[in-house]
Amino acid sequence: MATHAIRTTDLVKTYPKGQRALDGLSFSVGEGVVLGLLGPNGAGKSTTVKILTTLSRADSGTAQVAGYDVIREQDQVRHAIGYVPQKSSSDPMATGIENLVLGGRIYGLSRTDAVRRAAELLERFGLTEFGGRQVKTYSGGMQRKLDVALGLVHRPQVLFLDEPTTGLDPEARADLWTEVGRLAGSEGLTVLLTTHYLEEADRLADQLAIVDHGKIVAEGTPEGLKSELRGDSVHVELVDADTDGTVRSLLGQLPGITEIVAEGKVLRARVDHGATAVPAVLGILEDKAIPVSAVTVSRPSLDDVYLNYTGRSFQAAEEAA
Ligand SMILES: Nc1ncnc2c1ncn2[C@@H]1O[C@H](COP(=O)(O)OP(=O)(O)OP(=O)(O)O)[C@@H](O)[C@H]1O
Repeated sequence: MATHAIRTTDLVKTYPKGQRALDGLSFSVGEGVVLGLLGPNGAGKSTTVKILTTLSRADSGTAQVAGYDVIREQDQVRHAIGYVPQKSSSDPMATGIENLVLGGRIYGLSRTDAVRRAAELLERFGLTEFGGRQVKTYSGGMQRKLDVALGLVHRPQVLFLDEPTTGLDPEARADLWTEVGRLAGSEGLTVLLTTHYLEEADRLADQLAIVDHGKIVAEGTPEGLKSELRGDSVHVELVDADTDGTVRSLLGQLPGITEIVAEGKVLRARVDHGATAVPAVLGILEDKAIPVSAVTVSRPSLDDVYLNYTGRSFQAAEEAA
């Protein structure tokens, strides 16, 4: 097995209508790591996953998964990986066991081995008592767990999860996070998961690669990326949007306040010290009779990291997509 479970160099992909989905995307992941590919809708995450799982080809650049080249060694790559697409690939009319046994048989397991593996995986994901039921009767969270189990049938070295918790309720989401964390921790599996949930990236990923417009703009651990940002974040929510930029320029006059970004009624800024900045912010706005709904101070979040590297908030990027 290679030192890097996944490595991409300068991947470029332009779709037929001229949409450049990847624009020189490079990153690498070590073995046994959960890598979060975080980016707003349309950033190029799914395209990256499709290239790494051999479902699509880059126009240029190279990629290796489990030490195999995704173009020249497609078969080896396919055997080394598990892929859980955004849309479930299980048969809703079949039972959980039937789906898993079929999955095993497709990968060449004997019937006995496929049945044994199915039982193991159902147990692993707490689905044993539901194994005999049709998948259409499963809750969203159970279906998703079965999807992940299907991706693991052939004991892959690298598992790709494309937006694994989209559409799940918070409880099912947290449950799946626990499962994925356990997989990587106890079984040495490398996991690449794409997500547009900041919280998911923060909670689940050992390493993060932030994707914006088809490029990686920042890489590191969630904590490392946040701690690179000095000071605190201040969010000021106004009663009326700062349409003419008055509030923005007023805040800009205060010492120790930088990176002021206005989005509708919300202004976000970085300050050296939150405790001293808040009275100063409120004071200057009160002087000018500008009504404020709320002011909050927090340690930098991944949203601030994203803002720092791309110049816009994650939510604004999602809305623009
Ligand atoms: N088959 C396609 N044909 C044309 N354009 C495409 C195709 N697939 C993706 N795109 C475009 O390429 C860009 C990157 O898409 P991609 O699906 O990789 O992004 P993403 O980060 O995975 O977003 P999402 O979370 O919405 O899947 C987007 O602008 C998208 O509209």
